[in-house]
Amino acid sequence: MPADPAADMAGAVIAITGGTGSFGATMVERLLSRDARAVHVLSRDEAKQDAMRRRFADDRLKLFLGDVRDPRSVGEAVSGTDYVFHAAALKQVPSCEFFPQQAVSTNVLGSRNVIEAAAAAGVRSVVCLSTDKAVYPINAMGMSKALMEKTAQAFARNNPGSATVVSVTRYGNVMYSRGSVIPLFVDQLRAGRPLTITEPTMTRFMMTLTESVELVEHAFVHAEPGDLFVRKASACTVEVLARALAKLLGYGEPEIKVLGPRHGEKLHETLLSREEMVRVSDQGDYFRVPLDTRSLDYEVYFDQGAPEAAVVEDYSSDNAERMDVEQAMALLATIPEIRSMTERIPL
Ligand SMILES: O=c1ccn([C@@H]2O[C@H](COP(=O)(O)OP(=O)(O)O[C@H]3O[C@H](CO)[C@H](O)[C@H](O)[C@H]3O)[C@@H](O)[C@H]2O)c(=O)[nH]1
Repeated sequence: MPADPAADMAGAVIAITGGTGSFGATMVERLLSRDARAVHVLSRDEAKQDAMRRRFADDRLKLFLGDVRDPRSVGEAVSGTDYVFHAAALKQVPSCEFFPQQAVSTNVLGSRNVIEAAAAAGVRSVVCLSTDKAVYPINAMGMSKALMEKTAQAFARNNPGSATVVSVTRYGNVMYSRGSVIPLFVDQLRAGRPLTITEPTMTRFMMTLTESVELVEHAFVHAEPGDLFVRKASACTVEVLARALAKLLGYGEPEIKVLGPRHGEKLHETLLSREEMVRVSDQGDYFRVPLDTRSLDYEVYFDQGAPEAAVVEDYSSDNAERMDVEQAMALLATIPEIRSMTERIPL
């Protein structure tokens, strides 16, 4: 695989499923600026596609209306591409909780469609985007993403001769993503309302959109079949996040209203389980977990086990590097939407 994503994107044709979302739009911009030959975007929303067409006004951007649930539309979008970034997903925890079968259709079966279509089209590399909620999952969104990961890994295990490298990346919370807590807090501050906090001690890994795009590029450059990558990230409590944001935007000490956790929410998230941490390799800003290539040989499985797993800890938002208010302010200040809100933010 190439050592430099920019070099390899030049002249390449790339498909992005779910390509009209925040990740997709950021990735499209990067790919076009790196002289991609074409970028195929597969998504369901024609209005967002139209907005994207106007925004980029670039003939190299090809928009495919369709759904990962529909193998034919996936086949058309990945045909003739070199790389696929699979970002299409149902990712809201509450909606998946109430409609779990919809999460299975998109996140599990849709992912299988993407991987199979990519392999059939001779695509060189498919990177599937997952989430920390897939580790020890307690909600339907996380469970369906865990099965997506298994689907990707099973493809790599069962097709050792395939020309298509399938890998997985896992994110923490992407800051300022649509529908997430930071834009909600901003709205509440502006409206003079109290900040609604579910549980003050709840922690989350915090990543910027740029970091999440870089993680996918890292996977694309370094992946062996079935690899899983995470980016090392800092975590903080929601109370710290709320206080940091209020201070940064000049609101001082905010009024806080505690709501209690929502359906399917964990107190802390885990980016890598202790079973994965046993096998992890440290790649600087990233961790790589190689595919577990053991076969269905129960005797070996039983005899060998993984005794080290008992002494290694999960990589969780509870035991990761924890930001205080000042550190959270510094990270928040790197987000373009927040920077544009006040000139008083230090760069
Ligand atoms: O009014 C609110 C809403 C949320 N929170 C808290 O803020 C944190 C972040 O909440 P978000 O809704 O922003 O994010 P989630 O952790 O629920 O999940 C998000 O991050 C995931 C990755 O872990 C997925 O990307 C998912 O799609 C996305 O919604 C949580 O501890 C949540 O309890 C509050 O305190 N008050």
